[in-house]
Amino acid sequence: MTRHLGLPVVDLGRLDGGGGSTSDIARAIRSACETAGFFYLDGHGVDARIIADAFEANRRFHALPMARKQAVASNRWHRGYLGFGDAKLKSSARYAPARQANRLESFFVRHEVEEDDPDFRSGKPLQGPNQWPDDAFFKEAVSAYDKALRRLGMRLLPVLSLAIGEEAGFLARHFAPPSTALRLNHYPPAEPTPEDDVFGSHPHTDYGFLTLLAQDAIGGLEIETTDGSWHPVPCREGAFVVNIGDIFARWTNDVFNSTRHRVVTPAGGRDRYSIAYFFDPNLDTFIECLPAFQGGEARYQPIRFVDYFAERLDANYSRRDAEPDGGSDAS
Ligand SMILES: O=C(O)CCC(=O)C(=O)O
Ligand SMILES: [Fe+2]
Repeated sequence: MTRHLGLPVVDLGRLDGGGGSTSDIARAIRSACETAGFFYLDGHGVDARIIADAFEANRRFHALPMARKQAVASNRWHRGYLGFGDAKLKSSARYAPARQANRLESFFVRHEVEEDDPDFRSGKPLQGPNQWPDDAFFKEAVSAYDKALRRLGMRLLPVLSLAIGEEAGFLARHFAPPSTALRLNHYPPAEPTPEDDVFGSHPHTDYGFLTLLAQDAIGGLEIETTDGSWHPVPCREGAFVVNIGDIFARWTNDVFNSTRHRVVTPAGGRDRYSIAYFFDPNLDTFIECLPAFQGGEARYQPIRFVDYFAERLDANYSRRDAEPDGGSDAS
């Protein structure tokens, strides 16, 4: 029997005349990141209507006939539809490869890159156009969600800067602009007699900086504690589940935990929907162990975010057509 951990709750609303100071909130975030690596975010200011519409768009898209979804199949900039079986964890430095593909389908929207952008013209990885299904409501709802979550990510930067012991403006220079990925996930119900090693999403850590997750009430997300046991992260009404990814952990010399998590396939014949928003640094930024965390020595070499990211995508994921894909934890 898994036990619900009772993750810390951080209330950003306390900053808006709610009697909290930025440094109180930074302390709470630091403590959460040094332990669970996950917390619930309340008082985030994202309108409930925007979240509900994005879930409606998620359901509507995944209910389309497969041919219409395949018409916007993930392009080489990792934007678009990733079908069942397209995201199989191939290998990982830290964990055994998965034997079965993840039982989910997703739609990815990343930061907008116009076709006249010099990055696009020069063929830089991940810098290309989004694709949209032929549905005006979908584009409007998903764009509104993307914009709101990007704003929230930017709003968190001063408090996260304080949480890593830097001045409030420190992180902003690494996010000018950020790279982002919005992933609409659909997990179909479990088979009556599932095979071994089948998950909605296999145990993984997220690649990037910060993940902000909205989930429905079905449940299935679980996180691993240091003793190797798994614990559910139930839906908390109105809150985002926030976790830090590998690049944030790397910045802190692994003082902050990028915690392994997974999604078990939904029981009871029900479908599960979630929306993950991966909020990551600018592709050109250098990630190098922060002085405050160097202690003995830095565990990782400095790396340009785009190089790190492209390497993670290429090393860890395969698609049926052998092109690297957006992967379960790709952000
Ligand atoms: O759907 C979820 O609850 C989690 C998804 C996830 O871990 C991911 O997309 O990286
Ligand atoms: Fe994840």
